Amino acid sequence: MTTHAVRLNAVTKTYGRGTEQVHALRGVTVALPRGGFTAVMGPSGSGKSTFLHCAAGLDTPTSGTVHLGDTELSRLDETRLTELRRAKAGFVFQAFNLVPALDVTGNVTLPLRLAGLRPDRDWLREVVARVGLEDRTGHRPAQLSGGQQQRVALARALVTRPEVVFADEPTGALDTCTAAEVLGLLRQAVDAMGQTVVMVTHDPVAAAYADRVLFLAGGALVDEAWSAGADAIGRRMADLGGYGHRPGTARRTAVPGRRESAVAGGVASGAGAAGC
Ligand SMILES: Nc1ncnc2c1ncn2[C@@H]1O[C@H](COP(=O)(O)OP(=O)(O)OP(=O)(O)O)[C@@H](O)[C@H]1O
Repeated sequence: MTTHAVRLNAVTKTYGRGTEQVHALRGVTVALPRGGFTAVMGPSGSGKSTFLHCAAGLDTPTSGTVHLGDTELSRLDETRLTELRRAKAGFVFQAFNLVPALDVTGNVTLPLRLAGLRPDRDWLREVVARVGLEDRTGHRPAQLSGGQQQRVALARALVTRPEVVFADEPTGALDTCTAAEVLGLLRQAVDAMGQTVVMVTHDPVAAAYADRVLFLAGGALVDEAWSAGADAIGRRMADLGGYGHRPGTARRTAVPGRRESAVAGGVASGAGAAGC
């Protein structure tokens, strides 16, 4: 069995034709080990979402190959691809994407029911407790705060024990402290549960929660950083033309010493350490 959760080999993605043609990805090769937390950064239009969508089997590369675990995605027809995504990928989006008519339990167990599987009650209880929602299971999304809704989305992503959780700007709609809580939970999913997480973000502070940051520019993978702090990530982004960087002011999301929040493990501990 491969030790990589995701592998992209020479992946290109071209949209449109002729003068309208856009090269969203230009020969991206990268392997993401199991149990790692990877952030994907780059200026607007650099190909971050396209990268995430191709890696997750939501979009098909123009050329090159993508493996999710041991399975090469281009070999699958649409039905098998949908089944594979349900089994092997969890998703967390900026806009939460919960079903308004379902309560917390209904939303969290939805991927299992769509796959025709019965929820394992102990695992469901554990996942809901890990995101701190054990006393909210009967609430509907409209009765929850944004941060709580994103925690439901995270539990929904984790409940199938996926190969990878793909997160696209998961803190983009959250305030600083709530964002820190959600990032602490993603970190905890990696450290305590061995989950693999791939997260697209514009925020250097959010990216600093990851073990590894991939930098895209013009559809190409141009750099990477390991265990980097927010200021170093912000400076690299500024070099790539992402945005201007003033040291210490790029912080939008509160960052508790990220290792402490991860090992302390609770929602409250992460927020507390950040002074939220
Ligand atoms: N469906 C599509 N049709 C045509 N062009 C597209 C499509 N999707 C993306 N693109 C183009 O591909 C390039 C990469 O887009 P992508 O959304 O991956 O970038 P991004 O880095 O996620 O951007 P942002 O940070 O602004 O969300 C952009 O030039 C975009 O306009």
